[in-house]
Amino acid sequence: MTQDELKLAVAKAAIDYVVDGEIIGVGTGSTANFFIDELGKIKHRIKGAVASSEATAERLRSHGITVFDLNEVETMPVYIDGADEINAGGAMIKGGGAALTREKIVASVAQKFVCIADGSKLVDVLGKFPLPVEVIPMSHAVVARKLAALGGEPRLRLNKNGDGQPLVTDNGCYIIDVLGLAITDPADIEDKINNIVGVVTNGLFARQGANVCLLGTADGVKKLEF
Ligand SMILES: O=C(CO)[C@H](O)[C@H](O)COP(=O)(O)O
Repeated sequence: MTQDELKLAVAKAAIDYVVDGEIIGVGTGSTANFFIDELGKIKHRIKGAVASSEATAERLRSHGITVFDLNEVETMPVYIDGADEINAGGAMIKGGGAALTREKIVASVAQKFVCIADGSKLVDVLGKFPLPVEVIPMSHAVVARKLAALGGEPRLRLNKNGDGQPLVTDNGCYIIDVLGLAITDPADIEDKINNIVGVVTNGLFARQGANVCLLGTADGVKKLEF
C-alpha cells in the first residue's frame, strides 16, 4: 500500500469517532485533508467544525461544512489530526505543517484527541523528526540560542518561495525546527521549551497527547488507546 492509501484508510476509520449533531475539531496536513474529504460526505450529520489552520478552514468550507470561531465553542467531543511522530504513550511531535499552535489550542478544548497516521509515524523515541517551535519573530535569534543550549540544533524554517525569507505562520510568527534533541522525557522538554520567553508553543504534545491513535499499516488500521 502507498502512504496515501494508508492515510486514506485511517481517515475513513476516523469517521467512526464523529459525534452526530456536534462540532468537531479538525487538524492540518495531508492526513487531515483525507479526513476532511471523508467528513464532507457526512456533513449533514454534524453541526460544523473548528479548524486548526486557514488551509483547513478553506478545505472544510469547500465541502460546505460550517466553520466555527473557536471563541464561540466551549467544548467539543473530539479533535482529529495527524502527527509527525507518535510514541507508545500517545505523546506526539506535530507542526510539520506549521499549524502546531492552533492545533494545540483547538485540541485543548476537545474531550478526545484522535490521532490518524500512517504506520511510519510510530517511533520508540521522539525526536528524529525536527521539533517545530513557533516563535515571536523579533525573538527568533534569542530563542534559537536557548534551544541550542538545551542540546538541539535550531534552524529557522524558510518559506517555499525560494526567496530565503522565513515562513510566516497563520499567527504571523516564525518556526524554528530543532534537530538532534533526545526527547526521552517529552513532557519535560515540552515544558522547558515553552518556558523560553519568545516561544509561542512547541510541537510536543505530551501534556495533551492522543487518547486514541488510528495507525495505517499493511495489515489494516490498528487502534492504539492511551
Ligand atoms: O502537525 C501537523 C501540521 O502542523 C500535521 O498533523 C503533521 O505535520 C502530519 O502531517 P501529514 O498528515 O501531512 O503527515
